[in-house]
Amino acid sequence: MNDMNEQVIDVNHIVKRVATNGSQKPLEILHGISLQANAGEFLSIVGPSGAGKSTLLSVMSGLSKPTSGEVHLLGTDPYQLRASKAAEFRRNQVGFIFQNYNLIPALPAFDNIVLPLRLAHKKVDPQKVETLLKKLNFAANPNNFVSSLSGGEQQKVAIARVLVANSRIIFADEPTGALDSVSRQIIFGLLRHLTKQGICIVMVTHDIEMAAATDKAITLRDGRLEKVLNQPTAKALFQVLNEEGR
Ligand SMILES: Nc1ncnc2c1ncn2[C@@H]1O[C@H](COP(=O)(O)OP(=O)(O)OP(=O)(O)O)[C@@H](O)[C@H]1O
Repeated sequence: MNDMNEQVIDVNHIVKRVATNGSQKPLEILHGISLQANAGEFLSIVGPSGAGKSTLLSVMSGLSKPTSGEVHLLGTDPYQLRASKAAEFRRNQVGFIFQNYNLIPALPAFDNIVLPLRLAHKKVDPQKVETLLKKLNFAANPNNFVSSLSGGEQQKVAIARVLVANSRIIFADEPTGALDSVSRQIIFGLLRHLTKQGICIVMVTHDIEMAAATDKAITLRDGRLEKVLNQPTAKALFQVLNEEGR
């Protein structure tokens, strides 16, 4: 059992600038963001389109190096690791539910789901995968190539892959974006179940009702952290998101 008071994410003063075509000056997308999260916490990141949510998620999950500032996941700075160690760290400790992230189109859904287990030389239990896919209401054949699946089914493959991998932190970018409301509820329930086992989840979402069911909502605006709402309500979130011009 994980210690629920253990801090598993520590992000300090993150600044992210990107080079842009045609302009000498890099564009600053994140202007100094700090946040922390503990084992078992379910965080949501919300905010208007273009506020920097996906960029923040990439930086804090170890996929995109910040221009300045520090990221620690489970006490490790992923940007200090050599490439092979970084890949191993991601595979063993961190799960990603990003749209189209690293699904291999020319492999069957099943093989995609168990790939991280195979790479880590862990045991693959086909029964467990089948049960999980049933729970997820996965309608297609798991032997079908990912490239032949609908967007929603591909999203379920990405979710199943994370759910079988036993990651300690899960980063999810609009994990239910392409899904119907029944699937949304099922997936939220599965993610919530993981947090009860001590897994920390950070989810970017536009779905205010879903954000309201997380433990902590972080609102971003124009690359800045605007508010941290503990035990957020939909009403409080709407209020923050509808306040403009600051
Ligand atoms: N590599 C890049 N080069 C130039 N601009 C970028 C780059 N990445 C992001 N941006 C810009 O930075 C801003 C923040 O983007 P980001 O995708 O993080 O926002 P978001 O809050 O996730 O938006 P959405 O809700 O629409 O997905 C946007 O204006 C985007 O166009």
